[in-house]
Amino acid sequence: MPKPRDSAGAPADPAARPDRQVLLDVEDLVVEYGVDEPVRAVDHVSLRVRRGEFVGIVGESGCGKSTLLYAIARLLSPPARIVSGTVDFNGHHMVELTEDELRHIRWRDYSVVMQSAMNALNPVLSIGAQLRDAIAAHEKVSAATMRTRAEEVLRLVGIDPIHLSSYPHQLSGGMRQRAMIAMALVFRPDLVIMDEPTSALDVVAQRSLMRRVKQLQEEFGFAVLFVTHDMSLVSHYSDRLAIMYAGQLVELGPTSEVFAQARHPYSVGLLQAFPSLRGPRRELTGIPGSPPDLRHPPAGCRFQARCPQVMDVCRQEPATYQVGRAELVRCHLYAPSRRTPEPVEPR
Ligand SMILES: Nc1ncnc2c1ncn2[C@@H]1O[C@H](COP(=O)(O)OP(=O)(O)OP(=O)(O)O)[C@@H](O)[C@H]1O
Repeated sequence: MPKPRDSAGAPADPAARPDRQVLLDVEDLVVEYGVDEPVRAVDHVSLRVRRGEFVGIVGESGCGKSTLLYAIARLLSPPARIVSGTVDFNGHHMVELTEDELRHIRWRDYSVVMQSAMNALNPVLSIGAQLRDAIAAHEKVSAATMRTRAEEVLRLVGIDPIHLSSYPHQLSGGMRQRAMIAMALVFRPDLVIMDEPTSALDVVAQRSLMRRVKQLQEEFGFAVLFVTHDMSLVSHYSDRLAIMYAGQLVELGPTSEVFAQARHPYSVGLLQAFPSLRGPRRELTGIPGSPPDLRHPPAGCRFQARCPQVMDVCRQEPATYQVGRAELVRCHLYAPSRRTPEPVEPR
């Protein structure tokens, strides 16, 4: 398994961060699509992100990762709706904010980088015009100041300001994603939400973009909430890792801990399905079967039909447990009555 490392090559040390102030507090969030036989895409998810923290969210396609991000950012549109739960971002009760109130804080306090910049950028406006529009929506500044700000922010992401006059189709895929990130950083927000921002890029462009994001994050101190399918990316860049299965969080903990000792049988399977760049060669195994239909999830543990360690008790809903340094593991294997004590780690 790849060993979690930060951009400088040193092992990430998530344990150094719990003292930081909570920036985003998602509590018991439920999101559904539709009303008759609704798809419950996010099912009682609770998650905290601290200031300056990089939190990765992984899980199979359709497990609710994007829905969770978009619910937090209040970018869902019908038939999706937040059924219950709260999202506290920097003192704002996100679920209750009006569109007008959201406009004030979106881009300025938090921003969102989507999967495909080609869909998010306006194809008929130059990059400079789009940056100017974003700035003008929040601040009254002179044209000269606006130009300087736009140049600065493009330089930050490694794009020559000459491209202020370029249109999205004139840039490479990597440059377009960088331009989106530039836009997301114009106001130095506290939180940048990213939905697979590098999935359309080749591996070299992916790495170089992620390295830059991490450097900027360390320089400006914003937090990142990041969805990806790429376990190697999260192993390199995230401080904590949330693993979702069928709309629920099944494991949450420091990335180093999850990679070193995944607890939930689904997390174990997910990690075994990815090749390790540094560790010894080993056979890759997938997870047989497929996730349940979120219209009719099974009673009890949602992973029971695919779980190699399934027990009778799995027909009942598992509680969540704190195990070692993992904050949350949703699995009967870790019920105190079943658990063998973990060795105490030396401090
Ligand atoms: N507009 C919609 N109407 C009904 N169901 C939807 C809609 N959009 C998403 N869903 C369902 O919600 C669930 C979660 O979808 P979501 O896109 O959040 O998953 P994901 O984990 O981000 O997947 P991926 O990794 O493929 O992007 C899926 O079962 C999906 O089929």
